[in-house]
Amino acid sequence: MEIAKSKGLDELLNWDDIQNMKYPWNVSCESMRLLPPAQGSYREATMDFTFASYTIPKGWKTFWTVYSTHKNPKYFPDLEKFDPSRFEGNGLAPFTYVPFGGGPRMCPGKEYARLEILVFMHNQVTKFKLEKVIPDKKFIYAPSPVPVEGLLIRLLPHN
Ligand code: HEM
Repeated sequence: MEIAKSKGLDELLNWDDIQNMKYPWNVSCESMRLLPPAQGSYREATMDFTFASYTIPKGWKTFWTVYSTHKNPKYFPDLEKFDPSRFEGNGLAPFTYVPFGGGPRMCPGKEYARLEILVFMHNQVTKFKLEKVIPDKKFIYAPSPVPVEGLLIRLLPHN
């Protein structure tokens, strides 16, 4: 809300505002940790290797998953808890948090997505109060997360 308070009514966000939106981005990161929009991607093994007692021969196609990487209790204690403070400080160990993938084929749209998410969040929270119509929402994966009964919300103007 720091940014919201510093802006006049209908004043547009600028690049510095986006860079200063640390807490909203931590909230987005924690949302993408628990409900990753993309489920993973394929890689080809460039050498034989062993992972979790399975030997993967060179040349095999593998699918790495975002969801299971984000549910590692070693890096995310109390892992089902929604806790944006996990993203404060100096950042997480490499390849422990991968909603946009990692390495040379990492999502090239990451910064654009960050911009879109933060601008959308800013306009939503400054203009409306949100209420979930269905409080205990369930999601299925098909393959991205989809709310089972749709995403019904009430938008109420701030007084
Ligand atoms: C929240 C939004 C988004 C998420 C979570 C997401 C996630 C991902 C993931 C996990 C990958 C695979 C990366 C890898 O293999 O290491 C990927 C690839 C890709 N994404 Fe995104 N993405 C998002 C938005 C976007 C946007 C907005 C664009 C374009 C404007 C975009 C364009 C691409 C492209 C072109 C690739 C393929 C890159 C390659 O194979 O070299 N994505 N994305």
